[in-house]
Amino acid sequence: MRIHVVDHPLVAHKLTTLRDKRTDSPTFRRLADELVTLLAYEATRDVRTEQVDIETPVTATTGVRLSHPRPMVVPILRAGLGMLDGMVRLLPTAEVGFLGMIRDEETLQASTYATRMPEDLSGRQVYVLDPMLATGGTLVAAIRELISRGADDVTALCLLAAPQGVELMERELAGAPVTVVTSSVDERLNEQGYIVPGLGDAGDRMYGTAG
Ligand SMILES: O=P(O)(O)OC[C@H]1O[C@H](OP(=O)(O)OP(=O)(O)O)[C@H](O)[C@@H]1O
Ligand SMILES: O=c1cc[nH]c(=O)[nH]1
Ligand SMILES: [Mg+2]
Repeated sequence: MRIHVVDHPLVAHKLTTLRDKRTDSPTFRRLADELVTLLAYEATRDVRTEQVDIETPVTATTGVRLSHPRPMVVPILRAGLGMLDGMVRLLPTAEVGFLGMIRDEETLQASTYATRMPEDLSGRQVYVLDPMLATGGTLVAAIRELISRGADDVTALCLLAAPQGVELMERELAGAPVTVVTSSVDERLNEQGYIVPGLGDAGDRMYGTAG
């Protein structure tokens, strides 16, 4: 597994406002959307392309276009849904699948309550969207599911990560074709499994709910 922490002043600026508890839900959603587009620029650095011949108004030349099969984007509901628009803005032809997952607040164990994506992901590049990589239980289970369906290149975009989550991914997905792109690896998890300093509950802050 590879991890790439995007070091850019615009990323740091937007992340700081996301972390601020005074930031309201509409602003949180807009900033998350903008931040994802910046992360997506780095995350798609290895997106597969093929050569194509075209004619400009001046001459014939060659360029590139995205290869087939098209990349797949999979937001993890609920909070990952707030990252979808920012991602498909850069990859408008991507196919979109969905995984609904929830972490038990007591045991911190992740479970899946909805799956809607192709059975066969053979040869597909997949971009998983989840704002928070905390214990790592959610993302490890999600990526195992994608790999079991044949995905051969998985990139997870996370707004924030905790060292424990990164370690779990490295242990459980050792040798797997997986990359994590994030704007920060924070200090630690607290006793409730929240990232510190973090930004709180991403789903609640995005959708203005509690739980
Ligand atoms: O790394 P982990 O310890 O597994 O935690 C991370 C998960 O927790 C949050 O989801 P949550 O269960 O709160 O669901 P929600 O998106 O519906 O709020 C977050 O969006 C991740 O999916
Ligand atoms: O800090 C955290 C950890 C898990 N899920 C969240 O939404 N926030
Ligand atoms: Mg939540």
